[in-house]
Amino acid sequence: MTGGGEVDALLLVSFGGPEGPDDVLPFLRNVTAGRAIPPARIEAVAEQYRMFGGRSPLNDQNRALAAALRASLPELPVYWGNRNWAPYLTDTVAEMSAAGVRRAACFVTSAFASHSGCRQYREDLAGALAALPAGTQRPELVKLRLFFDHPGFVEPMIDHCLAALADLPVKARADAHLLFTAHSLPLSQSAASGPHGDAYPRQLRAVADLIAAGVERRTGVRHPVEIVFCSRSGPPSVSWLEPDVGDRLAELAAAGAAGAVLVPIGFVSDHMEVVHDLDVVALRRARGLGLPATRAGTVGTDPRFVAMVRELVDELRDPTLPRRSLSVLGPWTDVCAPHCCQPPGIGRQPPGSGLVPETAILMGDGATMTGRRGEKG
Ligand SMILES: CC1=C(CCC(=O)O)c2cc3nc(cc4[nH]c(cc5[nH]c(cc1n2)c(C)c5CCC(=O)O)c(CCC(=O)O)c4C)C(CCC(=O)O)=C3C
Ligand SMILES: [Fe+2]
Repeated sequence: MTGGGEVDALLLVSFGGPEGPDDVLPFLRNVTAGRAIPPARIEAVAEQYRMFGGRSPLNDQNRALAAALRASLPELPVYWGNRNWAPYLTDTVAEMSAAGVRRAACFVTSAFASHSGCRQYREDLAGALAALPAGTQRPELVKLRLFFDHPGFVEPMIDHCLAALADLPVKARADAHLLFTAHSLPLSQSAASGPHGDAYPRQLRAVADLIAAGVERRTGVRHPVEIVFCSRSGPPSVSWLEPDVGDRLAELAAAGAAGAVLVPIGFVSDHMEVVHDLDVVALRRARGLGLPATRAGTVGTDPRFVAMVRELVDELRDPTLPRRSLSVLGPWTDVCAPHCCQPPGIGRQPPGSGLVPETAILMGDGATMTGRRGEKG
Protein backbone atom coordinates (compact mmCIF):
# COMPACT_ATOMS: atom_id res chain seq x y z
CA MET A 1 0.00 0.00 0.00
CA THR A 2 1.35 3.40 -0.91
CA GLY A 3 0.70 6.77 0.67
CA GLY A 4 -2.19 8.17 -1.33
CA GLY A 5 -2.60 7.73 -5.05
CA GLU A 6 -5.03 6.45 -7.54
CA VAL A 7 -8.17 4.54 -6.81
CA ASP A 8 -9.85 2.88 -9.79
CA ALA A 9 -12.93 1.29 -8.17
CA LEU A 10 -15.19 1.39 -5.14
CA LEU A 11 -16.25 -1.87 -3.54
CA LEU A 12 -19.35 -1.79 -1.33
CA VAL A 13 -18.95 -4.58 1.22
CA SER A 14 -21.89 -5.82 3.26
CA PHE A 15 -23.45 -8.69 5.19
CA GLY A 16 -26.00 -9.95 2.64
CA GLY A 17 -29.49 -11.23 3.34
CA PRO A 18 -31.99 -13.75 1.95
CA GLU A 19 -34.26 -12.62 -0.89
CA GLY A 20 -36.99 -15.26 -0.68
CA PRO A 21 -38.24 -18.14 1.49
CA ASP A 22 -35.91 -20.70 -0.13
CA ASP A 23 -32.88 -18.58 0.69
CA VAL A 24 -33.50 -18.39 4.43
CA LEU A 25 -31.94 -21.64 5.64
CA PRO A 26 -28.95 -21.61 3.26
CA PHE A 27 -28.31 -17.98 4.30
CA LEU A 28 -28.47 -18.90 7.99
CA ARG A 29 -26.11 -21.81 7.37
CA ASN A 30 -23.64 -19.35 5.80
CA VAL A 31 -23.93 -16.93 8.72
CA THR A 32 -23.59 -19.52 11.45
CA ALA A 33 -20.94 -21.79 9.88
CA GLY A 34 -18.37 -22.57 12.56
CA ARG A 35 -20.35 -20.73 15.26
CA ALA A 36 -21.87 -22.13 18.43
CA ILE A 37 -25.46 -21.02 17.74
CA PRO A 38 -28.14 -23.31 19.25
CA PRO A 39 -30.53 -24.86 16.65
CA ALA A 40 -33.49 -23.32 18.49
CA ARG A 41 -32.04 -19.85 17.93
CA ILE A 42 -31.52 -20.56 14.22
CA GLU A 43 -35.13 -21.75 13.91
CA ALA A 44 -36.37 -18.61 15.71
CA VAL A 45 -34.38 -16.36 13.36
CA ALA A 46 -35.63 -18.31 10.32
CA GLU A 47 -39.17 -17.64 11.57
CA GLN A 48 -38.42 -13.90 11.80
CA TYR A 49 -37.31 -13.86 8.17
CA ARG A 50 -40.42 -15.84 7.17
CA MET A 51 -42.61 -13.20 8.87
CA PHE A 52 -41.18 -10.85 6.24
CA GLY A 53 -41.76 -13.25 3.33
CA GLY A 54 -38.26 -14.71 3.64
CA ARG A 55 -36.82 -11.49 2.32
CA SER A 56 -34.39 -9.27 4.17
CA PRO A 57 -34.62 -5.56 3.34
CA LEU A 58 -30.83 -5.39 3.37
CA ASN A 59 -29.93 -6.24 -0.22
CA ASP A 60 -32.37 -3.70 -1.66
CA GLN A 61 -30.92 -1.09 0.69
CA ASN A 62 -27.45 -1.91 -0.58
CA ARG A 63 -28.68 -1.65 -4.18
CA ALA A 64 -30.00 1.81 -3.33
CA LEU A 65 -26.73 2.77 -1.62
CA ALA A 66 -24.71 1.51 -4.60
CA ALA A 67 -26.89 3.60 -6.94
CA ALA A 68 -26.38 6.69 -4.77
CA LEU A 69 -22.63 6.04 -4.68
CA ARG A 70 -22.52 5.73 -8.49
CA ALA A 71 -24.15 9.14 -8.73
CA SER A 72 -21.76 10.60 -6.17
CA LEU A 73 -18.59 9.02 -7.65
CA PRO A 74 -19.31 9.02 -11.39
CA GLU A 75 -15.61 8.55 -12.19
CA LEU A 76 -15.40 5.15 -10.45
CA PRO A 77 -17.00 1.79 -11.18
CA VAL A 78 -18.94 0.76 -8.06
CA TYR A 79 -18.92 -2.96 -7.21
CA TRP A 80 -20.89 -4.72 -4.47
CA GLY A 81 -20.13 -7.94 -2.62
CA ASN A 82 -21.44 -9.64 0.53
CA ARG A 83 -20.16 -11.99 3.18
CA ASN A 84 -23.21 -14.23 3.44
CA TRP A 85 -25.31 -13.99 0.27
CA ALA A 86 -25.10 -13.26 -3.43
CA PRO A 87 -23.46 -11.27 -4.82
CA TYR A 88 -20.67 -12.95 -2.82
CA LEU A 89 -17.42 -11.07 -2.27
CA THR A 90 -15.37 -13.87 -3.83
CA ASP A 91 -17.34 -13.54 -7.09
CA THR A 92 -17.24 -9.75 -7.07
CA VAL A 93 -13.49 -9.65 -6.45
CA ALA A 94 -12.98 -12.17 -9.29
CA GLU A 95 -15.03 -9.88 -11.54
CA MET A 96 -12.95 -6.87 -10.47
CA SER A 97 -9.75 -8.78 -11.19
CA ALA A 98 -11.02 -9.75 -14.67
CA ALA A 99 -11.94 -6.11 -15.32
CA GLY A 100 -8.37 -5.07 -14.50
CA VAL A 101 -9.10 -3.18 -11.28
CA ARG A 102 -5.79 -2.32 -9.62
CA ARG A 103 -6.69 -0.49 -6.41
CA ALA A 104 -10.18 -0.45 -4.93
CA ALA A 105 -11.45 1.49 -1.94
CA CYS A 106 -13.63 -0.83 0.16
CA PHE A 107 -16.56 0.72 2.02
CA VAL A 108 -17.95 -1.67 4.63
CA THR A 109 -21.51 -0.97 5.84
CA SER A 110 -20.51 -1.19 9.48
CA ALA A 111 -19.44 1.83 11.50
CA PHE A 112 -17.93 0.20 14.58
CA ALA A 113 -14.97 -1.95 15.58
CA SER A 114 -15.73 -5.60 16.35
CA HIS A 115 -14.93 -8.98 14.92
CA SER A 116 -18.28 -9.14 13.10
CA GLY A 117 -18.21 -5.52 11.94
CA CYS A 118 -14.58 -4.97 11.02
CA ARG A 119 -12.10 -7.81 11.27
CA GLN A 120 -14.34 -10.45 9.74
CA TYR A 121 -14.85 -8.21 6.69
CA ARG A 122 -11.07 -7.90 6.37
CA GLU A 123 -10.88 -11.68 6.58
CA ASP A 124 -13.55 -11.92 3.86
CA LEU A 125 -11.62 -9.53 1.59
CA ALA A 126 -8.39 -11.40 2.23
CA GLY A 127 -10.17 -14.68 1.52
CA ALA A 128 -11.59 -13.34 -1.75
CA LEU A 129 -8.07 -12.35 -2.86
CA ALA A 130 -6.62 -15.68 -1.78
CA ALA A 131 -9.33 -17.48 -3.80
CA LEU A 132 -8.22 -15.87 -7.08
CA PRO A 133 -6.49 -18.39 -9.36
CA ALA A 134 -2.69 -18.18 -9.40
CA GLY A 135 -1.39 -15.79 -12.02
CA THR A 136 -4.48 -13.56 -12.16
CA GLN A 137 -4.28 -9.89 -11.37
CA ARG A 138 -4.87 -9.21 -7.67
CA PRO A 139 -6.51 -5.86 -7.06
CA GLU A 140 -5.28 -4.04 -4.00
CA LEU A 141 -8.28 -3.82 -1.65
CA VAL A 142 -8.04 -0.92 0.79
CA LYS A 143 -10.64 -0.88 3.53
CA LEU A 144 -11.77 2.66 4.36
CA ARG A 145 -11.54 3.73 8.00
CA LEU A 146 -14.35 3.18 10.49
CA PHE A 147 -16.74 6.11 10.30
CA PHE A 148 -18.71 5.95 13.57
CA ASP A 149 -17.93 9.55 14.56
CA HIS A 150 -17.86 11.10 11.08
CA PRO A 151 -20.28 14.03 10.69
CA GLY A 152 -21.75 12.31 7.60
CA PHE A 153 -23.04 9.58 9.92
CA VAL A 154 -23.69 11.56 13.12
CA GLU A 155 -25.53 14.57 11.63
CA PRO A 156 -28.27 12.65 9.81
CA MET A 157 -28.80 10.61 12.99
CA ILE A 158 -29.30 13.83 14.99
CA ASP A 159 -32.07 14.81 12.56
CA HIS A 160 -33.64 11.35 12.78
CA CYS A 161 -33.51 11.45 16.56
CA LEU A 162 -35.23 14.87 16.58
CA ALA A 163 -37.93 13.55 14.23
CA ALA A 164 -38.55 10.53 16.48
CA LEU A 165 -38.79 12.81 19.53
CA ALA A 166 -41.35 14.93 17.66
CA ASP A 167 -43.41 11.76 17.04
CA LEU A 168 -43.81 11.20 20.78
CA PRO A 169 -46.90 12.62 22.52
CA VAL A 170 -46.06 16.11 23.80
CA LYS A 171 -46.15 15.13 27.46
CA ALA A 172 -43.65 12.30 26.86
CA ARG A 173 -41.19 14.39 24.87
CA ALA A 174 -39.17 16.57 27.23
CA ASP A 175 -38.23 13.80 29.65
CA ALA A 176 -37.85 11.01 27.10
CA HIS A 177 -34.90 8.65 27.44
CA LEU A 178 -32.74 8.16 24.39
CA LEU A 179 -31.97 4.45 24.04
CA PHE A 180 -29.17 4.01 21.51
CA THR A 181 -29.35 0.49 20.13
CA ALA A 182 -26.70 -1.78 18.67
CA HIS A 183 -26.21 -5.48 18.00
CA SER A 184 -25.21 -7.31 21.15
CA LEU A 185 -21.88 -9.14 21.21
CA PRO A 186 -20.43 -11.87 23.41
CA LEU A 187 -18.51 -10.06 26.15
CA SER A 188 -15.29 -11.68 24.90
CA GLN A 189 -15.80 -10.10 21.43
CA SER A 190 -16.61 -6.75 22.95
CA ALA A 191 -13.55 -6.87 25.21
CA ALA A 192 -11.33 -7.77 22.23
CA SER A 193 -12.69 -5.04 19.94
CA GLY A 194 -10.23 -2.50 18.52
CA PRO A 195 -6.47 -2.50 19.00
CA HIS A 196 -6.57 -2.09 22.79
CA GLY A 197 -9.91 -3.70 23.60
CA ASP A 198 -13.37 -2.33 24.47
CA ALA A 199 -13.50 -0.16 21.34
CA TYR A 200 -17.08 -1.27 20.52
CA PRO A 201 -18.73 0.01 23.73
CA ARG A 202 -16.56 3.13 23.75
CA GLN A 203 -17.40 4.01 20.16
CA LEU A 204 -21.11 3.44 20.79
CA ARG A 205 -20.97 5.71 23.83
CA ALA A 206 -19.09 8.39 21.89
CA VAL A 207 -21.67 8.40 19.07
CA ALA A 208 -24.61 8.39 21.51
CA ASP A 209 -23.14 11.40 23.33
CA LEU A 210 -22.55 13.26 20.05
CA ILE A 211 -26.15 12.69 18.92
CA ALA A 212 -27.59 13.66 22.31
CA ALA A 213 -25.45 16.82 22.30
CA GLY A 214 -26.72 17.63 18.81
CA VAL A 215 -30.31 17.22 20.00
CA GLU A 216 -29.61 19.46 22.98
CA ARG A 217 -28.14 22.16 20.68
CA ARG A 218 -31.39 22.17 18.71
CA THR A 219 -33.98 21.76 21.49
CA GLY A 220 -32.19 22.94 24.63
CA VAL A 221 -33.16 19.65 26.28
CA ARG A 222 -30.56 17.28 27.70
CA HIS A 223 -32.12 13.80 27.53
CA PRO A 224 -30.87 10.79 29.51
CA VAL A 225 -28.58 8.71 27.26
CA GLU A 226 -28.34 4.94 27.45
CA ILE A 227 -26.80 2.21 25.31
CA VAL A 228 -28.95 -0.90 24.91
CA PHE A 229 -28.58 -4.03 22.79
CA CYS A 230 -30.65 -6.19 20.49
CA SER A 231 -30.37 -9.56 18.75
CA ARG A 232 -28.58 -11.51 21.45
CA SER A 233 -27.67 -14.94 20.16
CA GLY A 234 -25.45 -17.86 21.21
CA PRO A 235 -25.87 -20.33 24.06
CA PRO A 236 -27.20 -19.03 27.41
CA SER A 237 -23.91 -20.04 29.07
CA VAL A 238 -22.10 -17.23 27.23
CA SER A 239 -22.50 -13.66 28.50
CA TRP A 240 -23.43 -10.97 25.97
CA LEU A 241 -23.59 -7.18 26.18
CA GLU A 242 -26.64 -5.98 28.13
CA PRO A 243 -29.17 -4.58 28.81
CA ASP A 244 -31.50 -5.92 26.15
CA VAL A 245 -33.62 -3.14 24.67
CA GLY A 246 -36.91 -4.78 25.68
CA ASP A 247 -35.81 -5.44 29.25
CA ARG A 248 -34.70 -1.85 29.60
CA LEU A 249 -38.04 -0.57 28.28
CA ALA A 250 -39.77 -2.70 30.93
CA GLU A 251 -37.57 -1.21 33.67
CA LEU A 252 -38.23 2.31 32.43
CA ALA A 253 -41.98 1.69 32.34
CA ALA A 254 -41.87 0.27 35.89
CA ALA A 255 -39.94 3.34 37.04
CA GLY A 256 -42.59 5.64 35.55
CA ALA A 257 -40.43 7.08 32.75
CA ALA A 258 -42.18 9.57 30.45
CA GLY A 259 -41.16 7.98 27.16
CA ALA A 260 -38.32 6.54 25.10
CA VAL A 261 -36.81 6.96 21.67
CA LEU A 262 -34.92 4.03 20.15
CA VAL A 263 -31.99 5.31 18.09
CA PRO A 264 -30.45 2.49 16.01
CA ILE A 265 -26.85 3.64 15.67
CA GLY A 266 -25.53 0.07 15.29
CA PHE A 267 -26.95 -0.33 11.77
CA VAL A 268 -26.73 1.93 8.75
CA SER A 269 -30.05 0.86 7.21
CA ASP A 270 -33.40 -0.54 8.33
CA HIS A 271 -32.53 -4.19 8.16
CA MET A 272 -33.90 -7.21 9.94
CA GLU A 273 -32.62 -6.34 13.40
CA VAL A 274 -34.30 -2.95 13.07
CA VAL A 275 -37.61 -3.86 11.42
CA HIS A 276 -38.04 -7.00 13.52
CA ASP A 277 -36.19 -6.68 16.82
CA LEU A 278 -36.97 -2.99 17.31
CA ASP A 279 -40.17 -2.26 15.36
CA VAL A 280 -41.97 -5.53 16.01
CA VAL A 281 -40.63 -6.83 19.32
CA ALA A 282 -39.37 -3.82 21.30
CA LEU A 283 -41.99 -1.25 20.27
CA ARG A 284 -44.79 -3.77 20.80
CA ARG A 285 -43.44 -4.46 24.27
CA ALA A 286 -43.37 -0.73 25.01
CA ARG A 287 -46.99 -0.41 23.86
CA GLY A 288 -47.98 -3.31 26.11
CA LEU A 289 -46.28 -1.54 29.00
CA GLY A 290 -48.01 1.75 28.25
CA LEU A 291 -44.66 3.44 27.65
CA PRO A 292 -44.75 5.95 24.77
CA ALA A 293 -41.88 5.00 22.44
CA THR A 294 -40.77 5.73 18.88
CA ARG A 295 -37.88 4.63 16.71
CA ALA A 296 -35.50 6.93 14.85
CA GLY A 297 -34.64 6.25 11.21
CA THR A 298 -31.31 4.77 10.17
CA VAL A 299 -28.88 6.72 8.01
CA GLY A 300 -29.77 4.84 4.79
CA THR A 301 -28.90 6.88 1.69
CA ASP A 302 -28.91 10.30 3.34
CA PRO A 303 -26.92 12.60 1.01
CA ARG A 304 -24.54 13.48 3.85
CA PHE A 305 -23.77 9.80 4.38
CA VAL A 306 -23.20 9.25 0.66
CA ALA A 307 -20.95 12.34 0.57
CA MET A 308 -19.02 10.90 3.52
CA VAL A 309 -18.09 7.84 1.46
CA ARG A 310 -16.82 10.12 -1.29
CA GLU A 311 -14.80 12.01 1.31
CA LEU A 312 -13.24 8.78 2.67
CA VAL A 313 -12.29 7.79 -0.88
CA ASP A 314 -10.73 11.22 -1.39
CA GLU A 315 -8.68 10.73 1.81
CA LEU A 316 -7.25 7.64 0.23
CA ARG A 317 -6.32 9.55 -2.91
CA ASP A 318 -4.80 12.42 -0.94
CA PRO A 319 -3.63 11.71 2.64
CA THR A 320 -3.09 15.43 3.28
CA LEU A 321 -6.85 16.11 3.23
CA PRO A 322 -8.52 16.84 6.60
CA ARG A 323 -9.85 13.67 8.19
CA ARG A 324 -13.14 14.68 9.73
CA SER A 325 -14.21 13.05 12.98
CA LEU A 326 -16.20 14.43 15.88
CA SER A 327 -15.08 12.44 18.93
CA VAL A 328 -11.82 12.14 20.84
CA LEU A 329 -11.64 8.49 19.68
CA GLY A 330 -11.21 9.44 16.04
CA PRO A 331 -10.23 9.73 13.31
CA TRP A 332 -9.93 5.95 13.36
CA THR A 333 -6.81 4.33 11.90
CA ASP A 334 -6.63 3.39 8.22
CA VAL A 335 -4.89 0.11 8.95
CA CYS A 336 -5.83 -2.16 11.83
CA ALA A 337 -3.13 -3.42 14.19
CA PRO A 338 -2.32 -7.13 13.78
CA HIS A 339 -4.65 -8.44 16.46
CA CYS A 340 -7.28 -5.71 16.27
CA CYS A 341 -10.76 -7.17 16.93
CA GLN A 342 -9.42 -10.71 17.23
CA PRO A 343 -11.34 -12.46 20.00
CA PRO A 344 -9.77 -15.52 21.56
CA GLY A 345 -10.77 -18.68 19.72
CA ILE A 346 -12.39 -17.07 16.64
CA GLY A 347 -11.05 -16.47 13.17
CA ARG A 348 -8.03 -17.49 11.22
CA GLN A 349 -4.45 -18.06 12.31
CA PRO A 350 -2.19 -15.07 12.87
CA PRO A 351 -0.56 -13.80 9.68
CA GLY A 352 2.76 -15.12 8.48
CA SER A 353 1.95 -18.61 7.31
CA GLY A 354 2.10 -18.48 3.54
CA LEU A 355 -0.37 -15.64 3.00
CA VAL A 356 -0.12 -13.64 -0.19
CA PRO A 357 1.26 -10.17 0.65
CA GLU A 358 -2.01 -8.37 -0.11
CA THR A 359 -3.72 -10.65 2.38
CA ALA A 360 -1.11 -9.94 5.02
CA ILE A 361 -1.62 -6.19 4.55
CA LEU A 362 -5.39 -6.48 4.90
CA MET A 363 -5.00 -8.52 8.02
CA GLY A 364 -2.69 -5.96 9.58
CA ASP A 365 0.45 -8.05 9.61
CA GLY A 366 2.95 -5.58 11.10
CA ALA A 367 5.89 -7.09 9.21
CA THR A 368 4.49 -6.23 5.80
CA MET A 369 2.33 -3.26 6.67
CA THR A 370 3.33 -0.07 4.90
CA GLY A 371 1.75 3.22 4.00
CA ARG A 372 -0.98 5.21 5.61
CA ARG A 373 -1.42 4.69 9.26
CA GLY A 374 -3.22 6.90 11.73
CA GLU A 375 -1.73 7.95 15.05
CA LYS A 376 -4.57 6.99 17.34
CA GLY A 377 -6.63 3.90 18.04
C1 LIG B 1 -21.84 -6.58 15.41
C2 LIG B 1 -22.78 -7.22 14.43
C3 LIG B 1 -23.35 -6.62 13.33
C4 LIG B 1 -23.17 -5.18 12.88
C5 LIG B 1 -21.97 -5.07 12.01
C6 LIG B 1 -22.22 -5.60 10.61
O1 LIG B 1 -23.06 -5.03 9.90
O2 LIG B 1 -21.58 -6.58 10.23
C7 LIG B 1 -24.15 -7.60 12.67
C8 LIG B 1 -24.88 -7.39 11.48
C9 LIG B 1 -25.84 -8.25 10.93
N1 LIG B 1 -26.25 -9.47 11.42
C10 LIG B 1 -27.21 -9.96 10.57
C11 LIG B 1 -27.84 -11.20 10.71
C12 LIG B 1 -27.42 -12.20 11.58
N2 LIG B 1 -26.42 -12.10 12.54
C13 LIG B 1 -26.29 -13.32 13.21
C14 LIG B 1 -25.40 -13.62 14.22
C15 LIG B 1 -24.53 -12.72 14.86
N3 LIG B 1 -24.36 -11.38 14.57
C16 LIG B 1 -23.38 -10.85 15.40
C17 LIG B 1 -22.94 -9.52 15.42
C18 LIG B 1 -23.26 -8.57 14.46
N4 LIG B 1 -24.10 -8.77 13.38
C19 LIG B 1 -22.94 -11.89 16.28
C20 LIG B 1 -21.89 -11.74 17.32
C21 LIG B 1 -23.66 -13.04 15.93
C22 LIG B 1 -23.50 -14.41 16.53
C23 LIG B 1 -22.72 -15.31 15.61
C24 LIG B 1 -21.37 -14.77 15.25
O3 LIG B 1 -20.49 -14.71 16.15
O4 LIG B 1 -21.16 -14.39 14.10
C25 LIG B 1 -27.23 -14.23 12.62
C26 LIG B 1 -27.39 -15.70 13.00
C27 LIG B 1 -28.57 -15.92 13.85
C28 LIG B 1 -28.36 -15.27 15.20
O5 LIG B 1 -27.47 -15.74 15.91
O6 LIG B 1 -29.05 -14.30 15.46
C29 LIG B 1 -27.95 -13.52 11.65
C30 LIG B 1 -29.08 -14.03 10.78
C31 LIG B 1 -27.44 -9.02 9.51
C32 LIG B 1 -28.43 -9.19 8.35
C33 LIG B 1 -29.71 -8.49 8.70
C34 LIG B 1 -30.74 -8.59 7.62
O7 LIG B 1 -30.95 -9.66 7.04
O8 LIG B 1 -31.38 -7.56 7.33
C35 LIG B 1 -26.58 -7.97 9.72
C36 LIG B 1 -26.40 -6.73 8.88
FE1 LIG C 1 -10.74 -3.70 13.78
